[in-house]
Amino acid sequence: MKRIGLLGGSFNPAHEGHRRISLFALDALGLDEVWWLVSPGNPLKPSRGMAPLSARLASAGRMARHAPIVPTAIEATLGTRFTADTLARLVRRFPNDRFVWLMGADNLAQFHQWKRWRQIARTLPIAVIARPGYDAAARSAVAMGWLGRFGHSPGTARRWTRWSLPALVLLHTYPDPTSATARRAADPDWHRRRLPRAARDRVTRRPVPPEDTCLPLPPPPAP
Ligand SMILES: Nc1ncnc2c1ncn2[C@@H]1O[C@H](COP(=O)(O)OP(=O)(O)OP(=O)(O)O)[C@@H](O)[C@H]1O
Ligand SMILES: O=C(O)c1ccc[n+]([C@@H]2O[C@H](COP(=O)([O-])O)[C@@H](O)[C@H]2O)c1
Repeated sequence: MKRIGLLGGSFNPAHEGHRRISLFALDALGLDEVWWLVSPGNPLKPSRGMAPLSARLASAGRMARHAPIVPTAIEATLGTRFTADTLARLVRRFPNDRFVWLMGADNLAQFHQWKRWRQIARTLPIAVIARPGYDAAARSAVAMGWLGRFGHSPGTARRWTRWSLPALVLLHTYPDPTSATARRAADPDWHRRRLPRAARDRVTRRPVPPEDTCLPLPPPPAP
């Protein structure tokens, strides 16, 4: 059984904040791996300004180097966009592994707008990681009116596989102010820049998603 953290995101582009919170979650939750689910398109975000999936996945690949972080385009492979649908498929495909959903405090603030968000919380534990500027909004989030009842203390976070669902833990680490919005403001053409040759070959000569950066999906278990 593997203990796997799932960090869904636009990764437009991937940045040090993603890496840092993933490394922190690996330790705080005792994970074997963190999978980055690079979204084909966040249902709540406009597609305008969104770099192609191949460029975002390539940026994730670079940012995840030499760490137990697996960048994936699993939602493009599965044909899902809503997290509830993705998770239902993932837990069926990987019955021997255990998953925990990771997200920054900004996502918790709007979690009640996600499709079947209570169902998500009934599918796997949720670990929210503090983010500068969003922690008050996260604590007073609409979703917390319900989810807050199922809170666990950070000191018990490594025992998440034994929690009954729903389960929520709010984790604090050294605050990281990095954001993709700031990255795009500083470098709007980041996805048009020439990549080092090896990375360019990986992302441009293959259909999206590039097979070698996309987590292979095993066949579904026999009924
Ligand atoms: N610096 C950070 N601290 C804590 N969580 C973060 C940080 N950066 C990103 N995250 C979390 O990582 C996940 C994916 O984030 P995303 O790819 O949207 O990056 P972003 O920096 O929030 O992007 P944007 O600025 O375009 O909204 C989300 O759950 C988000 O809350
Ligand atoms: O399922 C939904 O309704 C839903 C609505 C908004 C965001 N999400 C997911 O939230 C994750 C974070 O998205 P983002 O763009 O804030 O990085 C990503 O996996 C999205 O697919 C999911």
